[in-house]
Amino acid sequence: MTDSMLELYVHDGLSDEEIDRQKATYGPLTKDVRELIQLALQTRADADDVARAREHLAAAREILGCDREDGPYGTRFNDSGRFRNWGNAAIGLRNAIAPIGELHEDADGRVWADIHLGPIYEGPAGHVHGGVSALLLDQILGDAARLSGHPGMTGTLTVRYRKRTPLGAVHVEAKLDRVEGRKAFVVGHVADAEGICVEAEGIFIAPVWMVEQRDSFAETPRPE
Ligand SMILES: CCCCCCCCCCCC(=O)SCCNC(=O)CCNC(=O)[C@H](O)C(C)(C)COP(=O)(O)OP(=O)(O)OC[C@H]1O[C@@H](n2cnc3c(N)ncnc32)[C@H](O)[C@@H]1OP(=O)(O)O
Repeated sequence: MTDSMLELYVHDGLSDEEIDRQKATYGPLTKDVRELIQLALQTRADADDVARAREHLAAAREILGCDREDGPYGTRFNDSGRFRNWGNAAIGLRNAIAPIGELHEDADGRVWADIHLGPIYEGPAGHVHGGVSALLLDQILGDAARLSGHPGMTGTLTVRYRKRTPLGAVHVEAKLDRVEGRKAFVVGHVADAEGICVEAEGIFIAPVWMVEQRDSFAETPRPE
């Protein structure tokens, strides 16, 4: 597994200009697809209109599919240190289901994001699916570990759902608590306007192969 993961950390040598060009090309596509996902849930169009829309979607799939990659996106980086995990399920720029947009880091090491969770993230009626909250926390806590210089894989994520999380605007944040050997302990929460809804503690463990390359992992800026 170690080797297969490292194989997906690829130096692809793209210029910064090419990365910017790809962001400008594929970012808006992801946004369109995200809106489509919500429309598939919410449209009241009748059967004829749905059939007509599906013909357009089939045409789009044909255009987009004629030149494509296979398999996961992995993590790609270039000489200037920009790295992209654009397939990441929580934050990937090219992943239409990824709920996290911009990630922020404060001088004190707090990592946070303000997110809008629309109806496609529903679990209990009108409220955020518990697994989606865990997804957000896994990502933000992992980023807090990494950005504090202690990157690791999630060993344990303990999640406590204190009250229901309404769909809509949520705030997610995390901070490194302490480090013991290869283990980084991180705490964080999901909050709505009224306060904390979900709190979590994560233990992020640096596998031996990651420790050996720690400098390159820890020095990477936040993904884009
Ligand atoms: C470019 C930037 C990229 C950044 C890097 C990527 C960050 C990704 C962040 C995204 C978050 C994810 O979704 S990650 C995906 C979900 N997670 C995974 O798939 C992880 C799968 N599990 C594993 O790969 C492994 O079990 C590890 C790496 C977690 C641990 O394996 P290991 O390294 O062999 O651990 P081992 O030697 O046995 O134990 C080391 C110490 O940790 C403790 N320990 C072992 N397992 C656990 C555990 N699950 N929970 C708590 N503690 C544990 C042991 O007691 C020991 O403590 P002591 O005796 O030393 O006290």
